[in-house]
Amino acid sequence: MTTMTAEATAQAVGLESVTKTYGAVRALDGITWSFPRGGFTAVMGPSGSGKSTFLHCASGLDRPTAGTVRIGGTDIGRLGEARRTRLRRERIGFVFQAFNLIPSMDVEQNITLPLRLGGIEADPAWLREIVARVGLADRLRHRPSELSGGQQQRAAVARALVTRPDVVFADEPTGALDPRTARDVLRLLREAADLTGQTIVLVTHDPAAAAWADSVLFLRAGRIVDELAAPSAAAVAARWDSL
Ligand SMILES: Nc1ncnc2c1ncn2[C@@H]1O[C@H](COP(=O)(O)OP(=O)(O)OP(=O)(O)O)[C@@H](O)[C@H]1O
Repeated sequence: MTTMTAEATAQAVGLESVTKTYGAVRALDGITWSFPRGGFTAVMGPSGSGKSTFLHCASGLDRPTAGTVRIGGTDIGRLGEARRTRLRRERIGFVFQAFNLIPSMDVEQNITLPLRLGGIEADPAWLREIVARVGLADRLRHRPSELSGGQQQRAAVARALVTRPDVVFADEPTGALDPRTARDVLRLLREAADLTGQTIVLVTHDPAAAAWADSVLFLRAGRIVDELAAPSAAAVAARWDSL
């Protein structure tokens, strides 16, 4: 039996001395950070600072070269590939810039795909709630190609939430959207933290997007060099300029 410390159970995701190297490149250089449950954190940094690598390692999509990643107190480095995949599917939701919906499936099939992959029946009441939240109740039989970019991303957010994950990792989810549509998607992520206690980790280049978070981490050369709590877009932009 594993005994979890109070800190491990209060944190949704914890990184301890996480390093990732590609040959001579240190994409992550000894990162230690704890994401609290139900918190919304934005991750910013210049191109090449390690944001995507950070997201991939923190979410179990990739393995660090050294260090420990815990998701809900579980050291995922100790899990075999199959158990890691299952933990990812059950406890983590992903939203990517390119939406990544399956073109041949309709909206409902796309949204419920993570459940079907896990052999789980959709809970009709929960499905109705998230479909209503993302405003796609009248689009469930449409294919992704019949939706606007904003609608596609809202479907992707619903797909990320359908398993009631502990953590949602979003990698530039508003990068392909206009500012108004981007706000709709950011509001959904904010609601996921506020209404259902999901932990949100958002990688973004956009100070206005980062301002939806509770705090912003700044990465440079694979290290966390700053944190800004209760961010405004102006404060984020100013901090960014001083990086
Ligand atoms: N698969 C890989 N093979 C080799 N080097 C890599 C690989 N992935 C990332 N890197 C290097 O690691 C460093 C961090 O890359 P990463 O993609 O994490 O940065 P980023 O902050 O997400 O950048 P961007 O904002 O441009 O997407 C860069 O120097 C990059 O060239």
